[in-house]
Amino acid sequence: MGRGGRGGGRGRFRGKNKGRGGGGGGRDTRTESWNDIQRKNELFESYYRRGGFLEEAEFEEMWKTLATDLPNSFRFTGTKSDALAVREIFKKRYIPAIQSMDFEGEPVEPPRPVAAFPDELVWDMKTHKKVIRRYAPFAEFQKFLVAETTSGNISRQEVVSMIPPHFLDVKPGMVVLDMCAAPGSKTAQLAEMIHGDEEERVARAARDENPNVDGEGDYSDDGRSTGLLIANDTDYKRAGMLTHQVKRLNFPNLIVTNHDASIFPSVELPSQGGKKQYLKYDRILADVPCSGDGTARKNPNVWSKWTPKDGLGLHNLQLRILFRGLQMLKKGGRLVYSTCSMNPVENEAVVAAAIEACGGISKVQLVDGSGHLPNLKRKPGLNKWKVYDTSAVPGGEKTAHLFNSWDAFVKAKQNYDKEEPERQFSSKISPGCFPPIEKPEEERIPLERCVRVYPHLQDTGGFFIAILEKIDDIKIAQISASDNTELLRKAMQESEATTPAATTVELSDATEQPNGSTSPSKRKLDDADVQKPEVIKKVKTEEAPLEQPVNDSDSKSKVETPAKAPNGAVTKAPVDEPSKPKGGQQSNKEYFEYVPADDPSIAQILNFFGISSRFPRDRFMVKNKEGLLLNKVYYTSALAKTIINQNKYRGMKFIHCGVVMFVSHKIKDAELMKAPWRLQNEGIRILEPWAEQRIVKLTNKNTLYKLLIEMFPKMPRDGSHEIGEVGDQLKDMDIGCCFVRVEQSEGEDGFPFRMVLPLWRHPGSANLMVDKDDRKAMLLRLFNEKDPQIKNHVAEKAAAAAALEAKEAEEEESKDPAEAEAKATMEIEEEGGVNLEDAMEVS
Ligand SMILES: C[S@@+](CC[C@H](N)C(=O)[O-])C[C@H]1O[C@@H](n2cnc3c(N)ncnc32)[C@H](O)[C@@H]1O
Repeated sequence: MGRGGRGGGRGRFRGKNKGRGGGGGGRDTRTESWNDIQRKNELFESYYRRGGFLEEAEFEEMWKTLATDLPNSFRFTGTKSDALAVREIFKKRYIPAIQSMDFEGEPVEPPRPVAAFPDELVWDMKTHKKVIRRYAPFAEFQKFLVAETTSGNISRQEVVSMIPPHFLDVKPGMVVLDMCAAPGSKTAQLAEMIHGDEEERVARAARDENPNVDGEGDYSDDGRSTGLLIANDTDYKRAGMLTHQVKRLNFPNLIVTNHDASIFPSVELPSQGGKKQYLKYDRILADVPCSGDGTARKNPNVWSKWTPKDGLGLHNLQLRILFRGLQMLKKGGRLVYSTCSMNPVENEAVVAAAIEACGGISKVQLVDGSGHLPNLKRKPGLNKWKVYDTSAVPGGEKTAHLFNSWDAFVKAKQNYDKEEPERQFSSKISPGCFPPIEKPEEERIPLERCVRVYPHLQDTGGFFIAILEKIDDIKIAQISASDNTELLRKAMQESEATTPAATTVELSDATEQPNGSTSPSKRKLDDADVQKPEVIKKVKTEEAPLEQPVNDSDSKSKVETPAKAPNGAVTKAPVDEPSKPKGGQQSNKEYFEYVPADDPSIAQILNFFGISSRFPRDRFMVKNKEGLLLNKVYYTSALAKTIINQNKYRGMKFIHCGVVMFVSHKIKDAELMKAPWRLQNEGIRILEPWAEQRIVKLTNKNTLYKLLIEMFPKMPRDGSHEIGEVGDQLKDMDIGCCFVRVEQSEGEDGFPFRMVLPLWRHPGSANLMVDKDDRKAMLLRLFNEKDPQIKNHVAEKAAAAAALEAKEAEEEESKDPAEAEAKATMEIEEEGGVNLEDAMEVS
């Protein structure tokens, strides 16, 4: 289902599930079958048919495609080598299997790579998601998709939604802002781009080799990306979804914030020479809330609810977000503006109004994006379009109008005010909704450089993308900030004094329907150029949603933007008020406290693993007010730390930052251990290149199988074990955590990519600290094990002990259950030396 504006999604068409999934993905919660949805909406059709967007024959093709189901799509994610390896497994194992299937007597069309994207990393498939989920022959493929999505190797994302990050041209080391980021599918793409080949670079730096082989970025931080990604969303709940999504990326340079993007606070940096400094961005993505009419292939509400007011109502918010983004961009920086709407009022009109508000093309220019994704089929942006509105007399039916220009609208309004004063038009129409007034070529905004992706071009949803480059600083004084109503009043006064009324053609006759039938519709055309009658019946349309002001009264941070829109239009937007954190005014629900660089506990942990002194000690963070090492220790990049520390008391609402690096390991005799902290899957790859101790090399596939299929395989100090070379290396190792290194190797028995896994050496066993879902995903990926039964004899013993205890408790009612539980725990620990907490759950 599509992302909607109400409630903060992309546009106002929303089902119960609010806009999950980038590009409008989301769980389908409709009760009626999608096939039963009437894919018809005359207002919708008449606008796109009459608006002159496509030649007639092509429009028919586009419209036909729009009424068909959207193919499923997904992309392989992560570092390129991992993604390519998982893609190979998918190609070898599942494509031939699907090719040999049939569904309801018809052969199944297998997934195919989407030609617009490089390296066959993006795939789509016509077979409906529901069929794949429910029909047994697809079960194995479905299992693979679910397992790899959970592991983060696959992102199920709509094809068009994957385009904008490719147009942003992000390089490792850049500072990037994703202004409207939830649920985060594009954030994930951007994060991957900022990471680049970071692991390889860091490995080179750790070996004292030059990390900079491509010369593309700033790798002065020992090969690490010095870049930063701030992902923001105004809706608190959706910012939570975003956090959930991006946590899996294990990216220490990522901060999630919760602000209204149109007044996104200026992020303060430490002063230089007594002068305050603010963060400017190399790249900004403004993937703004929109009407979402490009999502009609999967969103029934587009068909049932589309009205021209959707786009008109969002234009202003979109413009304010874009304008704020351009303000925060570095000179020479690039901003991509995108929507999943085909409506020029939300697209070219916003782009043109923002460029004009910034002072024209000498300040901000549109970039020709034809070099990006050269195989993407696209259409140029529009230089001319019409603005569509419906008006109504209270209690009467709606009448559709097409306006060519602001002047035509003002004149028409003037006429109606005289003849039919009770007729109401949208209060949202502003000069910025119309094509820019014609200018000499050297001042003209080349809107044709924008990119339109229509559904029929490559069997996708509809999408709009514009790349803007900031040429020069924007002077705030250049922005007019008058009120829209005032603007309209003035225009009408001027027009009354100087010009005759606009040509108004009233069509009260029956108009021809596409199928040749007639409709008793009455339509008024207020174009300055008289047009052919529009094919439209009187349509009983729903009102635009209740409009809520979008503001951010909580933010006390310095904001450079004026309170009103750059074009002076009203500052309300038809989106729900964002959900707020419950319980108080505190900006951050979380604490972000950095641990001093000389903290003795950190030193003890790092010494235990033999971490090089070149690894930074001052970037560890905890999430409690007191700054204590209680349960989890996080790691962030240097710039993320600077930003958090400089801005956390300035009213900035930080929701997430940091990768979990260590988790405290609670066992009875923890104080006897050298480091009672576990390494975490999340952070292990950041630390591992710098480790000199507690490294175990795994070279045999059977060893990995054994460690995955069995939790706590026995490893007595003086006895035999069944975990091969790993057991041999663990024999003389102290109790505690270690790194298991698996190098990539060729051949049937090789490993498709490099892995580093945390393992805990217990007194009598060894256990990979990998949770059950990840174990299952690895068993499926590496061993094609479809339904692995993971053995956990410790948990089995614990369950048996609990059952026995329950039985005894029943028999002896007087027995204290807490005491019994403690006894059972101790028995197990004494026997296997294993903590029950590990046996049950590994985070
Ligand atoms: C089209 S969705 C973004 C999709 C996202 N970029 C992705 O790829 O997953 C638009 C988002 O804008 C958010 N939003 C709406 N109004 C906003 C505002 N004023 N400031 C920031 N975010 C806003 C919505 O909550 C919604 O999550």
